[in-house]
Amino acid sequence: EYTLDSARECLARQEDTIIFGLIERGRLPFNAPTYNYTFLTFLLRDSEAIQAKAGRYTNPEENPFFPENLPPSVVPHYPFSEFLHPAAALININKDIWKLYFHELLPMFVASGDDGNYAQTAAADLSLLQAISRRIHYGKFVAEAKFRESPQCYKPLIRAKDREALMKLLTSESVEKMVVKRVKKKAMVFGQEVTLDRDVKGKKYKVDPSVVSLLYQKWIIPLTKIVEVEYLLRRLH
Ligand SMILES: O=C(O)C(=O)C[C@]1(C(=O)O)C=C[C@@H](O)C=C1
Repeated sequence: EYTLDSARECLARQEDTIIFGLIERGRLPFNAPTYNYTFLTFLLRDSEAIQAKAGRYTNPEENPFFPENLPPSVVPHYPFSEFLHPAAALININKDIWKLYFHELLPMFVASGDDGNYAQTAAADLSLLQAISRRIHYGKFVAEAKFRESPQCYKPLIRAKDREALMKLLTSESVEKMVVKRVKKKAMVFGQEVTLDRDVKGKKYKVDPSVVSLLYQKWIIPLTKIVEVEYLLRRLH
């Protein structure tokens, strides 16, 4: 059901969600009171708890930011694909994603200021964080597809626990370059002002296309690759 091609298509599709998430969060100013630790964690933890009850985390593509004490799902069991090795469930790098998001990413694309919309700000942060997290943890599926395509190449490196060699084997620089170019182009297309006039005035994008390509180049792709390596290291257990 999953192949490397279908996994890559899914990664491309997720770019749309991330770019629109950036546009939505970028509409709002920084809104510093949102980042009072107690307020933010209460809002995000409780939002996740509600979504957990509604079954969000029974889907192996989803990884919570606050996995401790999440309530069980109350919706009917759905037989999600068992494509991944069970050890995939042990991999969750959301703590790193959280830090990166608040300390590095937000200041890069959000204007200073306060308009009082703290709940809307936190909601925009949560859905963007979830989109970024889903993309990065999708590395598990990409890694599994790669492993199934050539187990004979991966097995000896996994047995030797050779992270560096695994990283090298799973890397395709040409694909990475293409992804970075594509997200920049998408940011230009999705972020333009659409009017009924023939010529679109000015060239001001809703999210800076170079912030999007930098986000992918510096964080999203490298973290996806870390998830891939972590997954592969557990693949033979
Ligand atoms: O498409 C792949 O092969 C992936 O592993 C995904 C990805 C990415 O994060 O976009 C990561 C590593 C590769 O070097 C290329 C691209």
